[in-house]
Amino acid sequence: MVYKALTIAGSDSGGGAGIQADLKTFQECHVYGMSAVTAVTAQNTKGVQGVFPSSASEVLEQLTSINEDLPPEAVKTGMLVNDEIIASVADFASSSGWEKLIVDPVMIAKGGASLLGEKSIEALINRLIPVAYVITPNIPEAEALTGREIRDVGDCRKAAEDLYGMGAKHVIIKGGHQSQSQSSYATDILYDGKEFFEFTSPRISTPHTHGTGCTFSAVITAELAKGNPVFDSVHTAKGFITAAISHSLGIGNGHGPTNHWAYHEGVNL
Ligand SMILES: Nc1ncnc2c1ncn2[C@@H]1O[C@H](COP(=O)(O)OP(=O)(O)O)[C@@H](O)[C@H]1O
Ligand SMILES: Cc1ncc(COP(=O)(O)OP(=O)(O)O)c(N)n1
Repeated sequence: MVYKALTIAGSDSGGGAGIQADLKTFQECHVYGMSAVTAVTAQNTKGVQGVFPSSASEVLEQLTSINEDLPPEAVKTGMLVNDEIIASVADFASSSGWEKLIVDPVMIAKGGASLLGEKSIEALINRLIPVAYVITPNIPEAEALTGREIRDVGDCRKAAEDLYGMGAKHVIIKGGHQSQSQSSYATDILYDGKEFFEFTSPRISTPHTHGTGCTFSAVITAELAKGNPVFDSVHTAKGFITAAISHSLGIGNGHGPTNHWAYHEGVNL
């Protein structure tokens, strides 16, 4: 059986995040990758130099072409740019009956560039989160979506309950933005409406974390496409991203990409 996964996201010309990170990750996880491009960005390890959005109808045409011939087992969203694209993707997901929709609510790149209009946070809450099987915000994204300040793991749990209440069936709050002074660990929280689970790794001191969130959620998408349970998929994603950060490639003059080969090629940690 060939499992297929679709990413609906922006293109990162530098290859570290967005569509490029997702497709490299799907490949590493032995899942056939497909893409619908929501925006082209001119981007490298130093930052985002330009954003050129697709129209909502261009995104819809890509989704229609893919779905009628190559229906995916799992779908992830990344940079969705604006309300129109969010609404189109949410409507398409509902009408197609996509069960495994993984929403990575990308808002701001690590360099500070905006990848989603501020007004579009409401559209994420009202349109996309209610149809999400899994949502994977980082801490600033969870704060923006819930209006809650997150200082520690206890606050993460409360935000996860809020996001579950908005309709997401599973909530993962990623801990990459906890400051080194708060913790020497990077702890991600999973909440399924009943129980909390924590996934912890040592916090790696490196500037090369560009695309960590995209890569992490792409592993979860690929593992779910293969039929694995959510807990196991998050466990694999945590191992994958920890290896990818530990063995980052050291390319570019800014925040470099992670190493998508490290986990499956068995680089010693
Ligand atoms: N410095 C780090 N050391 C170890 N793990 C990290 C580090 N930074 C991020 N991670 C992990 O990478 C994944 C993505 O998290 P995060 O960086 O918060 O996402 P985003 O890229 O969306 O901001 C999470 O599993 C997080 O725990
Ligand atoms: C095109 C595009 N999509 C998403 C991001 C953000 O990716 P993320 O994994 O959150 O990594 P950082 O940008 O935070 O390093 C992006 N930069 N570009």
